[in-house]
Amino acid sequence: MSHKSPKDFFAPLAVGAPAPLREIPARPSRAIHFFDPSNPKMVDKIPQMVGTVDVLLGNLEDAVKADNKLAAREGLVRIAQETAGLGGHSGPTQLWTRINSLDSPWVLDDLTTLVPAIGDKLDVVMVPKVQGPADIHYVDRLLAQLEAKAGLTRPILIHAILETARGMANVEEICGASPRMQGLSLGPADLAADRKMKTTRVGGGHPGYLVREDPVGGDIAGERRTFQQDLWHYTIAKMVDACATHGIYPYYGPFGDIADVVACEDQFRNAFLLGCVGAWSLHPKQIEIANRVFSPSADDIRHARRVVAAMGDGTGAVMLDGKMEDDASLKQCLVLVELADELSRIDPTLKELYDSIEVD
Ligand SMILES: CC(C)(COP(=O)(O)OP(=O)(O)OC[C@H]1O[C@@H](n2cnc3c(N)ncnc32)[C@H](O)[C@@H]1OP(=O)(O)O)[C@@H](O)C(=O)NCCC(=O)NCCSC(=O)C[C@H](O)C(=O)O
Ligand SMILES: [Mg+2]
Repeated sequence: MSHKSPKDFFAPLAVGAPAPLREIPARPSRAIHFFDPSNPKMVDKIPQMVGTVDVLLGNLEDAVKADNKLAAREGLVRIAQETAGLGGHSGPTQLWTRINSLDSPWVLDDLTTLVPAIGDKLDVVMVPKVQGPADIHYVDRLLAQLEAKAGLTRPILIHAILETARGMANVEEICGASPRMQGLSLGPADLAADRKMKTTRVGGGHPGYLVREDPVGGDIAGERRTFQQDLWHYTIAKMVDACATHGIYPYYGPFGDIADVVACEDQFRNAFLLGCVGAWSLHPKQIEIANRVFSPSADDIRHARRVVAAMGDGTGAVMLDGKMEDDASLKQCLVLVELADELSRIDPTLKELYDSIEVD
């Protein structure tokens, strides 16, 4: 049973806080690029990345050394204040942060520092290791209090990382815990540890997770092909369903084998095909992969537009290239066409590509 009536859901949680959004804006976020705001070499590259990546995320949690937590937080404030075109709910590149986990000694200072200083720039706060709706309720109320105090006019959204077994069990409630909920990411490394999976990687597959073809002629010692399976299929599909149910956005998380750009692309594409809208980028070279994979190809859009044209008023069934198309395949095509429209609004190269497509 919800602790609120539906009517209360869209009332601000603190006097003077901005009204919650009724719909989460569909802003392209193909790559959420992580950087450590305490790392001078990474910080140097941030201004030139604006406009080339949909989201820049100042990471304060794991991968930032304990001794650098304060420097990271202060570095993020500086970057947000000094970088043109970054954040502010309308710039070409969104500004997100990943705060420290809710049981850490740093998280309260993360939020009480960032919201007054750069709350007008911060689009989304990513919350790690979310266990259930109570974690979201806590951040929701605290953000409302801080937004009211800072006089913000637009609510900061919340993104939860699914990286505990309990978080997975509560995924539906997490998605519906607040109108601030923007989306979910898979956190495969922490989730694997929490589930006691026997892997040692940050995302991606494993050669031991396979199926083997049946013996030919009953000869179990004979040559038998094996097929590597996707360790994350169930988890991503469950996340996608929960997000779609609640009108928020699912993302694949990190792919830690930076050198293996081929497997990274495969993992991102699986997530794209299953319904995710983006993935994390840990290294500059992963941005291009995510931008490409999470943008529909020209062939996809050509086909989708042909189906839209052939379906006329959208009802009934038609044959196109020997295949049956109907209301349901039309709806799939519209997902792609709408995504192409959204991307065209922020990416001139894609706009040119999609505008150049001729439909016979
Ligand atoms: C992975 C890295 C440690 C690799 O760094 P490095 O060895 O320095 O790589 P390169 O020498 O190839 O770097 C070339 C130059 O690019 C700069 N660089 C590297 N990464 C970034 C970046 N993310 N943003 C901006 N610039 C970057 C280097 O400084 C080099 O600069 P220069 O020397 O001037 O040419 C490193 O990429 C890294 O730390 N990445 C981020 C890692 C991270 O954020 N991890 C946390 C997210 S994953 C996670 O938390 C798990 C998840 O929660 C789960 O549970 O699954
Ligand atoms: Mg993690």
